[in-house]
Parts: sequence; C-alpha cells; structure tokens
Amino acid sequence: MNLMWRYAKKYKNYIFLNFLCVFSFILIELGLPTLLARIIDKGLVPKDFEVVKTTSVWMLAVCFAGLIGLILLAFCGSKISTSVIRDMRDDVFAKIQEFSHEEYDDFGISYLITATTNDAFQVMTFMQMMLRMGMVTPLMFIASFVMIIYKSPSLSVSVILAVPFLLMGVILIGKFSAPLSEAQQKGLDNINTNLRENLTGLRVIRAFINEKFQEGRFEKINKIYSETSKKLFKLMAVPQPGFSFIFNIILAIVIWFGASQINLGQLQVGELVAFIEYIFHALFSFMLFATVFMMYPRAAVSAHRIERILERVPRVTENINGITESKTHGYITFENVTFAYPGNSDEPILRDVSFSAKPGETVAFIGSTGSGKSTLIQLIPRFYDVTKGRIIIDGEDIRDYNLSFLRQKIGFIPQKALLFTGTISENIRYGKHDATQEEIESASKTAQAFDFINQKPDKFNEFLAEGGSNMSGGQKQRLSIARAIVKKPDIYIFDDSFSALDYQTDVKLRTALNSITKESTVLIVAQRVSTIMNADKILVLNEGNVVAEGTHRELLKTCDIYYDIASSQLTKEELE
Ligand SMILES: Nc1ncnc2c1ncn2[C@@H]1O[C@H](COP(=O)(O)OP(=O)(O)OP(=O)(O)O)[C@@H](O)[C@H]1O
Repeated sequence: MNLMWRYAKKYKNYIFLNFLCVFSFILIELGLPTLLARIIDKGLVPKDFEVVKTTSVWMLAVCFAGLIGLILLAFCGSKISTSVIRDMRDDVFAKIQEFSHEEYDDFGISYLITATTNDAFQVMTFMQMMLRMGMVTPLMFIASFVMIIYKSPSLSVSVILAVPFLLMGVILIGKFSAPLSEAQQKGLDNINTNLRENLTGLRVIRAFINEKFQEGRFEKINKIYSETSKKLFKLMAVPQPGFSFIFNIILAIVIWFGASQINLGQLQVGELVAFIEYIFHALFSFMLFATVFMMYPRAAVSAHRIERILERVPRVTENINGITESKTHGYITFENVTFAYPGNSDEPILRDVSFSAKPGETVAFIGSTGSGKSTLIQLIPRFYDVTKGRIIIDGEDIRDYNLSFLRQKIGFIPQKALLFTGTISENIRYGKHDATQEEIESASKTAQAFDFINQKPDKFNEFLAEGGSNMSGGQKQRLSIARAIVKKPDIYIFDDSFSALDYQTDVKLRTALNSITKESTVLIVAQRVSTIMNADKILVLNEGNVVAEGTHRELLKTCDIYYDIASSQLTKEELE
C-alpha cells in the first residue's frame, strides 16, 4: 500500500477528481431510490401522473449525471494506475541497471522479469479496482447503512445482525488467500526459470533427446502452479454466492416484516422498495469491497516483491563523487586479493592474489576449470567487490573511482559473446556511441570481422536476431571484440574470448591486436596455451591460488601444472 501511495501521490489532481466522482456517484445512486419511492408513493398510488412525469425526468437527469460520473471515474482510475505502473516499471528497470552481479545472483533473473511484468500488472489491476471500487464501496456502504437505519430502524435489525458474519467471512478469506498468493507468484517464477532455460538450451535438449524429460519437468512445475491457482480461485469464488445467500435471507425477512408494517399503515410501498434498494446497495458494496479486499494480499505480495528490488542498496554503487581523473593509463596492481562469492564467505574462490600489469604488457591467466580465472578478472570492473585486499588502478583503489569512469577505462570481452537485437553497426557502436563509420570498420578489421561482415547481404546494416542467434559462435566473438576495440580502452580484458576462433583467425587477431594495444594493458584468460604463450607474464591459478608466475619458457621449466597443460596441447617441438 505504501509503495502504491508513494507513486500515486504524484497524480494528486487525478486522485482528487477521482474522489469527487466517487462522492457525486454515491449521492446520485442513493438519490435514485428516494426518487423511486416518491414516484410510487406520491405518483403511482394516488394516480398523480404529473408527479410521475416530473420525478421521472429528474431520475433521467440523475442517471445521466451518474453515467458521466462513472465515465470520469473509469478515466481517472485508468490514468492513475497506468501512470503509476509505468513510473514503477521505469524505476525498477533503472534500479536493476544499478545492481552489481551480487544482486543479480541473489534475486535471480526470473524474479526480476516476473517483478517487472506480472507483479507490476497485479499492482496495476489492484490500483484500478481500488480507485474505482475501493473508494466507492466503503462510502456507499456507510451511506446506504445510514439510509437503512434512517428509513426504518426496526427493519434494519436484520441487516445489522448480518454485518459481523460478513466481516468475519471477508477477514478469513483474506487470511487464507495471502499465503496462496505468495505461492502462486513463486510458482510463476519457477515457470519463467524453466521456460528460459528450456528456450535458451533448446539445442542441447534436442541433441541429448531430452524433450520428454524437459516436458516432464515443466509439467511438474506447471501442475504446482495450477493447483495453487485453483485453490486461490476457489477461495475467491466463495463470496459471491455467500453474499447472494445472505442478501436473499435478509430480503425475505424485510419483506415479511415490511408487509405487516404496510398492513398496519406504518410503512408505504414506495418506502419498502427504497429500503430494499438501500439494502441491495449496502450489501452489494460490501461484496465488491470484499472482492477488492481479497485481491489485496495478491497485490501486496507483488508490491512487496517490487519493493524488495527498489529498496535493495546495491553493494557496488556508482560513487558519483568518486575520482574521475587519472594521470596514468592502465597500471593494475592486485594486493593480496581474497574473494568469496556473497553468501559463501567461508569458501574463498581466490586467496591472497597479488600481481601487477602495466601499459604495453600482456598478462595471461591459465588454470584448470573452476580455478577462479573469470572470477579474478570480474573484480576489475567491480562486477563484484573484493572480500579482502585491494585492487589498484593508476594509483587508486578501484572503489574510490566513479564507477562509470572506472569502467570507461576497461574494454571487457566476456566469455560468452553477447550481442543485442539491432544491426552489426549498432552492436559495435555499443562500445562508443559516437563512433564514426571509419572507426567501426577499423575496429572490425582488427577483430577479423570485416570480411565476414562484408559477405552479409546488408553488410554493416545486417540485422542481428535476439542474442545474435543468426551469427556463428566465432562471428559473435569477433563482433564483441570489435565492440571493445572501438572504445579504445586503457585496459583490455579478454575472458577466454578467442575460444571459438579457428587457429588461423586466432593468430591473425592477436597479431592485429598487438599493433593497437601497444599503449594498453591486456589481460587474457585462456584455455589454449598457444593463445598466451607470447604473453609477457602468465599466472597459473589452481583452486584460487596463484601457484606460479612467469613467461611461457620459464613456466615450462618451473611449474608442473603449466607443463601438464602445455604438454596436453603442444607438440614436443613446441615444448622445447
Ligand atoms: N556467481 C557465482 N556464485 C557462486 N559461485 C560462483 C559464481 N560464479 C562462479 N562460481 C564458482 O567460482 C569458482 C570459480 O569459477 P570461475 O568461473 O572463476 O572459474 P574459471 O577458472 O574461470 O573456470 P572456466 O575455465 O571453466 O571458465 C567455481 O567453483 C564456480 O563454481
């Protein structure tokens, strides 16, 4: 509720108009039964058709005013709720952009997608209901109740007696629906996770003929979701027949006692009709309010999930007032860096890592899978922060830099080349938004991408499908390398970024890179010894420790692990 109100405040004028419409709508709705009673008692019974005519005209006018009120009410409700959700979604999206990888790992991608789509939709639907019915119904109920007591205190007893039962029913349903709503949203998260995995891993699933297995997994998750939804919908279906039942009992009692009061001359027929109308309004309002109330737990769960995102303080922040200047360009020092993934502080992935690199130097990292190579280089752009020790770039602790300035120094080429929907040009320009066509072409030449781009029907305007799925693995890698090159960074970080290239292209690319990285610092993570054998320095990692450091030749002699890796990939001659 707090979250909704915080956002709705911005649309105060519409809320005020909404409230005015609610108020006038209630006056109109409650005025109609009184006019009806007048038609019956003062017009139809004494056969005074002049009264019937004039009161009917009044009724028409009141109905028309009510219609305008309803239209305005719908307009205000839609305007406020859609605007609020648009703002909320924008903020959630902006917040997600600020998150470090720790927060992504913590929430999970599916949670973030469900919150931005389905949760936002639930909140919007509830707000719309709230603005239309949530405001009208309590006021209508109270006003009708006052009219019921005012018109006939003796007949109103049956209505008063029914109220505690109605209240209890609503509270009980609200109580039971809250955990079910939460379970339903979690179920939807699971469906999203499963679907994402299934769609992105389609090729693997087919290659391993695991379609049936996947179907089974999906069926299981889908069943849990549908069972929870079924229970929730069943619960939400209870009030309508319940209220109709109570309404009919009250109606029977009122007609029974009302008829005898008419017989005794204590009540007029029109008054009884108006009284029944008021009961209908009161109970119908109560029922509608109960519907809104029952939607509340679901909306509250969704709002809470959105709030968790909005209130999360990212571990790595932009550091707006951080350093935005440096005298040198590309000096890196790791000082006793220890790192454990958040939530796993007992098990550091990196222990006491120290090394340095300077402009014009290429430093490579090699080691068995899971030894911590990717983790190590992800600490440099602060995807995660070190647990102990520090990383110094150009004389300053990286945590003291303005984050954008720090990242501007770095050209990061991830292990898994990721491209965006758009043209090849747009994807390369992602590294430098104002890059000229000349710069783009030059970067693509260095990345050995120029030739294959020119073979595409639309060349640099060739459109890339979602995730660059219409490019081969090697083409994607070369485009993501070109994207980093066009940025002309001080520091290049290649996270096993040559793995999908054939040997010849790998050699050509590294030769071309040498000429443009003379003044830059290059860090390379690689599995292939041939990719890094010319590096100025190679660090061998084993279970998070740097076990050796040196050139290819030195390591062949001094480090058994390196020798084992090298001998499994190189010929005897190459090893000598
Ligand atoms: N986000 C994460 N949360 C928790 N643990 C992680 C996370 N990412 C990686 N790890 C763990 O950290 C360890 C090091 O992983 P890392 O990816 O750095 O290894 P690597 O040497 O680059 O391996 P590879 O050569 O296979 O890419 C592994 O045990 C891995 O399970």
